[in-house]
Amino acid sequence: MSLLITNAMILTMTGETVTPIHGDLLIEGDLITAVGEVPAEKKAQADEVIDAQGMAALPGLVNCHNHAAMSILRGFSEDLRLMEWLSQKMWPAEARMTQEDVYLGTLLAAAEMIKSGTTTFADMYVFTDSVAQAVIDSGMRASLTRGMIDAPDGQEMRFAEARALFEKWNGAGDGRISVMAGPHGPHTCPPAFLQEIFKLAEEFNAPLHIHLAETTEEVEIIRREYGLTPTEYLKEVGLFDHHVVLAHSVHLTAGDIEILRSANLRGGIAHNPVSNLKLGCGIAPVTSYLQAGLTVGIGTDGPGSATTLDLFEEIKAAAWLQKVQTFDPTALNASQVLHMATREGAKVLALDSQIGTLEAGKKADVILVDTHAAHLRPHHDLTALLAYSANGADVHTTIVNGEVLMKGRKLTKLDEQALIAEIEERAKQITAGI
Ligand SMILES: N[C@@H](CCSC[C@H]1O[C@@H](n2cnc3c(=O)[nH]cnc32)[C@H](O)[C@@H]1O)C(=O)O
Ligand SMILES: [Zn+2]
Repeated sequence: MSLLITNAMILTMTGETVTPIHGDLLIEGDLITAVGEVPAEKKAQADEVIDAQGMAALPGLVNCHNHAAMSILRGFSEDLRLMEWLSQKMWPAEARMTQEDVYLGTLLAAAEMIKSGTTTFADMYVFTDSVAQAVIDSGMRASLTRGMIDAPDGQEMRFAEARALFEKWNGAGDGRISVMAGPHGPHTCPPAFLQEIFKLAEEFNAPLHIHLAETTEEVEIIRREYGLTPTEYLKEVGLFDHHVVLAHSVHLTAGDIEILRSANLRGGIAHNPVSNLKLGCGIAPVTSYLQAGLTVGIGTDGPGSATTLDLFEEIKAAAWLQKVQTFDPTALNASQVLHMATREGAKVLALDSQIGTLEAGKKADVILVDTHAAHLRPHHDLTALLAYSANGADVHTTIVNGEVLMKGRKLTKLDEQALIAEIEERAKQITAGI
């Protein structure tokens, strides 16, 4: 199967800055095989053609941190502190969730992500067979973890599920699924427990994905327990010898940043600006991370804390936060923030050899953003329009691994309305009385 996209304004996201080019893009099978100029005979042979006149073609957006199935809990509990929100609301509700709920919740999130231009997401959750099955059925690409906390109800089940995720699903869906080890966070994972998880990661030669320094409460808990910052604690136990995704990283000191810099950190930070804003967590010093040479991608966090999975909202929030934090409107410019949502995110997830840019040889994860609407005119600066004026609903077409998952805003694989009807029913039962 070959798919030709013609007349697009193409943002390859390959350079230092973004320079849109006008031209065509060819997809053959699951790969991009030509960008800009497509040979005439290949054009003539294309099985399917999409006329992208007035549309921008970008690499599919990469969501570096999610708990997708929590879409079933969206809006259930609002305006609480993180620790209270988790322990009194989310965890009791999650205890009632079944495999089927996690499957449906992840599919609902997938529908939302596909419709807003996200093609890859990194997830941390439970019932990971169901998460993986939803990834397969949705057509998306994902980096999955079984979230691990050291709870009194024992660790065997958790390790068994994490191991099964690696054995059953790593590389599944024609390589669309990759698996990481997922220690939940410094305050939920004591040293011996973390070291067991490192062994699992080493056994499968896999990266890790963890929450880090999300709140001042977490920093205080780790200081009381170990006399260290969360970053110092994770260094002591040896986390930074691995490729690691550090979600949040809001409260890092200059010393913490130096730890990550001098560790030549593989992986990087998953910045979740909207979740941090909404939960009142603080502003992650992204500008300092970039100055230290760290790689920073963008995530949403779960739909419980972020409220939507629209990465275009996160792109804006990320830029605004750095500008206001540094009192400098030149901080985190449009080109930088779009790179964070694409190429840099792919690096954070160790997927940059496959995705993150539009280049021949990369997997065909491509989105078309329709720029005909009033809020995306005139075209003085397409990069700035996409970063600062566009939103998820402007995405016209979403392609993953060469397969069209949405065209003209219609999902091709998922029945959005049927899904919504099922979810409404279950959501009421899960949350009743909590
Ligand atoms: N609770 C699971 C393990 C963790 S999975 C991932 C967890 O992250 C939780 N979570 C969601 N949003 C956040 C956040 O913003 N910070 C920290 N944890 C979160 C979510 O409630 C979920 O329980 C167990 O019993 O084994
Ligand atoms: Zn999270």
